[in-house]
Amino acid sequence: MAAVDVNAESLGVPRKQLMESSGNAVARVCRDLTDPGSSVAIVAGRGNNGGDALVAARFLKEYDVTVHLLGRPETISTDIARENWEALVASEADIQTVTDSATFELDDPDLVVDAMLGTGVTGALREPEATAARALNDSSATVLSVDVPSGVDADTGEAAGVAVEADHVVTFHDDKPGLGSLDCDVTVEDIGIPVAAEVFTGPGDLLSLRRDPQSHKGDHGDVLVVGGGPYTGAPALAAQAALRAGADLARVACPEHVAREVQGYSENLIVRGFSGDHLAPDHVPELLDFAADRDVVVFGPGLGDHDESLAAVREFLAAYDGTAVVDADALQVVPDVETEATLICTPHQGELVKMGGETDTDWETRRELVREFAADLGHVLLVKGAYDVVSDGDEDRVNRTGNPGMTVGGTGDVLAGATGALASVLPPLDAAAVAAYANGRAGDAAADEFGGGLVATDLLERLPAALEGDQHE
Ligand SMILES: NC(=O)C1=CN([C@@H]2O[C@H](COP(=O)(O)OP(=O)(O)OC[C@H]3O[C@@H](n4cnc5c(N)ncnc54)[C@H](O)[C@@H]3O)[C@@H](O)[C@H]2O)[C@H](O)CC1
Ligand SMILES: [K+]
Repeated sequence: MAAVDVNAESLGVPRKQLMESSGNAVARVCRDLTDPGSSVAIVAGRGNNGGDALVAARFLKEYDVTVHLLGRPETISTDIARENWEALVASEADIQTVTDSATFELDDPDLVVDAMLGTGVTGALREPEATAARALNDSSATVLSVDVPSGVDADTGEAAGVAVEADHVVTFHDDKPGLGSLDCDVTVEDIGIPVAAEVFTGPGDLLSLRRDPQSHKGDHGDVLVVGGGPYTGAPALAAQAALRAGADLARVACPEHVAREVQGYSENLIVRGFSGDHLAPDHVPELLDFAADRDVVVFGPGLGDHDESLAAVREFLAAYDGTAVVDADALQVVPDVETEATLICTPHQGELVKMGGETDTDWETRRELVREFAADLGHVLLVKGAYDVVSDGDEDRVNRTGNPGMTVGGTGDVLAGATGALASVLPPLDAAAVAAYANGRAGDAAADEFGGGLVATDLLERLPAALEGDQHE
């Protein structure tokens, strides 16, 4: 929900506007539950859950409304809730602030709106909320809870201590999993979050990447890129992209002549060369050994399509049960390989067709086709295009960052490497979606500077900023 909120904001629908819709929805449900002229007590906490009810108070003109704010107004925790509080104060609404639980009293209302705490909270209710919850439960009024009964965990439906026993709950946008187990009526109200905030990747998707300050080296990924042969730049780009996308270590396994080149491109990479000028089945046992201690393997950058190389990829995947990103020529082995591995395949549309998938010029049709093909394959697909489509066969996301300048060679290698790094810290679908989003953002930043003359290494430098949420919020 937090991610969807940030995405909605980036689409031009800020949280305050959603709060206005939520408050309006709360007022609508109040009207369904009581006749005009009835007395309504609004019990508001100091977060956005309270803010929703403060908006509702403004809508309920034909009722006798009293607002009880739990806590001091100075401690209202969000700007948008405070602005709605100040609007009530300025309008001389009937308000009471409850700084001491002993002073909390309901004047026998017909309806109580419980907006103490919503989804922002875990743990047992503190004071004065706990006392207020008991008073609500003891009153004969109908109790309408906003979003979730205060004190109840919206995900589990469980309470860590005293909780409001609601007669009705009005929740927003989507049902909350915990509400199903409660003995009350639940209304789900649309608050105008654009569908696009869920379909398209946006800055909200980056929230999943917030790092734990206590983390250690290796926690953010040890990525192995297997590739090189006819091409030497591709594996180096992928491995450097893994580092720029946050991996702690990036290694490259490639033919000896490529290894020298790769090491020359960057001293940040750990490079292991193997005999011969291309990957072959003989190398597989050593590769499996090398891959065993890594978080993710990225297969394909610069590999070429030598029969022996493709046979080696097939043998490797048949014996591997970790997570692998599969790109470029390595993709063609995926449809007929039996593997326990979790694969994230990153074809462009030509490669998708070569794998047996279908494509379409319309992105919405493509979204369906990609989802069906991912389900058939049993792997995650990230199909590159003006609109990238990511699916695990069940859920899907669409990414529209990026620009035509990115058709230059090497940007796909950057994406594959970034996906590898992110797959060591996120579930596969999220890793692919965030990688596509950030790679496109990096490409857009590069295009701002270099226009159609951008090159793949420009993306590397811009990946870290593209993965920072704050610049877009
Ligand atoms: N898109 C959306 O999600 C929308 C949600 N809306 C509403 O916002 C709330 C969630 O608001 P948030 O500010 O994140 O949190 P809460 O209001 O639930 O709580 C914060 C509040 O509670 C205090 N607190 C924390 N723990 C405790 C405790 N154990 N006991 C007492 N008090 C506690 C904390 O200090 C803060 O003051 C969601 O439920 C919706 O109702 C929207 O407005 C629309 C969009
Ligand atoms: K509530």
